[in-house]
Amino acid sequence: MRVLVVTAVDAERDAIVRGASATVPAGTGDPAGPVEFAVPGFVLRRPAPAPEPLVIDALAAGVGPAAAAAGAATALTAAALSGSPYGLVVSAGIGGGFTTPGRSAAVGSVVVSDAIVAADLGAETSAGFVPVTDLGFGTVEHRPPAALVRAVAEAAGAQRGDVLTVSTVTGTAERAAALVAARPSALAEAMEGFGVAEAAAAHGVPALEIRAVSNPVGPRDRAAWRIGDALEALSGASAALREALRAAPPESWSASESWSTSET
Ligand SMILES: O=C(O)c1cccc(C(=O)CC[C@H]2O[C@@H](n3cnc4c(=O)[nH]cnc43)[C@H](O)[C@@H]2O)c1
Repeated sequence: MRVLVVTAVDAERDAIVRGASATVPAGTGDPAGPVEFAVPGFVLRRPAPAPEPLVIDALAAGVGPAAAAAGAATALTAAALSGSPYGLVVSAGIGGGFTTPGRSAAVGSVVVSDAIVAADLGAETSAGFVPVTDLGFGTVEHRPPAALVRAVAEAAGAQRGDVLTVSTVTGTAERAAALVAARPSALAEAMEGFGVAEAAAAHGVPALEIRAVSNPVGPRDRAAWRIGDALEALSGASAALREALRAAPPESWSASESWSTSET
């Protein structure tokens, strides 16, 4: 299977490549290390190509849902036209972790998406926020295959929960509370997952999101960021993704739990 991992920035892509390279069976990887190849507008990096059916390509597409969608769609289209389509797309990077009454995503921990949710795609009305689906448009949620989510979360020692995509980083306790009130199963927040998932859905390919928590979601506090710790955790999650995909290939993502999009 071919897997496309889309990150926002180079440091996240490099963490993905490091982790995936670490699990290539000894002596089978290309000693020259990762290879790069171009698609229009973007460059993909393939960790230590090895003679196994699992190929992972990593792409740093930029910050935000639009850049993420553009990068993912370009890579997906190029692969499809070349006759070697991707079978899974993963949005991966650092993110904010929610603290909810039930549980929280601590800095340095990893969250795997039960759902990839567009949290602010809609209209503000006098009665509050209305999602685009209530206005009769599109979708605000994509659901990865449940068996895949379980396998990756278990391999990565990660929590499962909903990952919200926002266009504006949350900066107050009030906004964080409002997001959790609207989506109690939210565990992490980032800016790219829904864009990647929309591109994947357009190609009929399942999508997954993996976030390594760099900061708590809430009042803005740059001093509280732990980007190095989060990138380290992201690299570990990348190794776990490769192991999980070896142990749980697409055939094991049972039909009853197949990926879907849903309108809420
Ligand atoms: O300036 C700030 O206060 C601030 C706080 C958190 C994140 C940022 C960013 O500009 C990072 C955007 C980048 O990183 C991901 N990310 C990391 N933490 C969060 C978060 O708490 N909420 C949303 N996105 C986050 C995001 O996916 C982007 O790629 C600035």
